[in-house]
Amino acid sequence: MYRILVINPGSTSTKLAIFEDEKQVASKTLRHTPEELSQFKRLIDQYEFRVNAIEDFLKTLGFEYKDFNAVVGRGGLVRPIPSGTYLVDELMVEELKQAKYGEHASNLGAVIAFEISNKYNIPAYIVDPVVVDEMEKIAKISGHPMFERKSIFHALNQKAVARRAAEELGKKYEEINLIVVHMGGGISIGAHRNGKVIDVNNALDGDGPFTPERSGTLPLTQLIDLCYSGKYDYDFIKKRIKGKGGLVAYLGTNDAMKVQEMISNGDKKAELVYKAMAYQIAKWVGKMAAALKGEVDAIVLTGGLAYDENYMVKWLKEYTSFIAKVLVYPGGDEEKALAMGALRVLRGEERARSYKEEVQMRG
Ligand SMILES: Nc1ncnc2c1ncn2[C@@H]1O[C@H](COP(=O)(O)OP(=O)(O)O)[C@@H](O)[C@H]1O
Ligand SMILES: CCCC(=O)OP(=O)(O)O
Repeated sequence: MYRILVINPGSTSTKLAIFEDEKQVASKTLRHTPEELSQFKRLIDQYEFRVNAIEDFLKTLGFEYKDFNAVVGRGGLVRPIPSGTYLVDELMVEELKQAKYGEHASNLGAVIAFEISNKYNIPAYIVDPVVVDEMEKIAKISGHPMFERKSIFHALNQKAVARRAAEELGKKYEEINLIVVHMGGGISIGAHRNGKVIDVNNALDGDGPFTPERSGTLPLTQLIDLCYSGKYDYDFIKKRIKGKGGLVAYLGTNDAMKVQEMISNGDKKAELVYKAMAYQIAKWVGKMAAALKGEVDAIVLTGGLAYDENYMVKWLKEYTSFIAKVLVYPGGDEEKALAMGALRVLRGEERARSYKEEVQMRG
């Protein structure tokens, strides 16, 4: 039996799980408020805060790090790489610590896993990091050659639930077309054509709908004027786009459950803003339907917001079910996908990819 520790840091949560082979024997989701996280200037400053959460979780269950055969973390903003399980190495950790390719909570997955791996001599992996890139060339064209659209999204969960949907439809993932909508702290809408994500919004970079804590696409000239107004510095503006945008900016919370409560209590502004989020998500589903030339087997709703049947799921069905049937997988399969990626390697069913080799090969 292989025992695996799963570490999944998200922008609004830390999700932890323990697997014994295929079986999840324990799990915990810690939710983080914007106030709690705003004490940390840089993402890497959250290291101890997130490690303490892991150690409390293990202590409560009577486990120690040495009881595990592997540790697997959610993979963050490394260089664009193909889908798969990667052994965490020094190059990857150095790049993540320096935030060379950007800052996101998922960067901490590999950094924490590597530290545990070194101390306790167990392998550390990441699976399908947020930079998995299968985008078609045409989708990368932005509108000006100085800019390129990038594939940064919830690759791990998008791939995992897409396979689950294929199974439910009685087909292979490689045979069907899906639009997967992951709705967490960030939101990504991916067009999956025959097993590849050929187009997706950049969930981190002002590209897409607004989210619980991000602005999504903003009116460009207004943004430029604000940047040059002399009133705000770089960090302030960046924070309006990621961290203090979206629901946080309009309603003061990143917690959709609180927003639902506000709506039930008759708060009309909360209803308008939350519905506008659904409206923007639905319009992105429409874009991806066009990318798939209307050949869509199903739309899949997933992530934390997909638990909200009363508002979000209901509204999205109203706006998009003319395109294809809508399947709903609340939360998602991230922890399981991470554990299974590590398990396949531990069992020798798959070889872990080397990040260093991948980087050398791609130049
Ligand atoms: N049961 C639920 N009902 C409605 N919204 C939920 C529920 N659980 C989580 N959410 C919302 O989902 C969002 C977080 O999604 P999640 O995928 O867990 O986040 P992260 O991106 O941090 O991994 C938050 O706005 C949270 O309030
Ligand atoms: C980096 C894209 C993935 C993302 O936005 O994840 P969260 O929803 O956990 O912030």
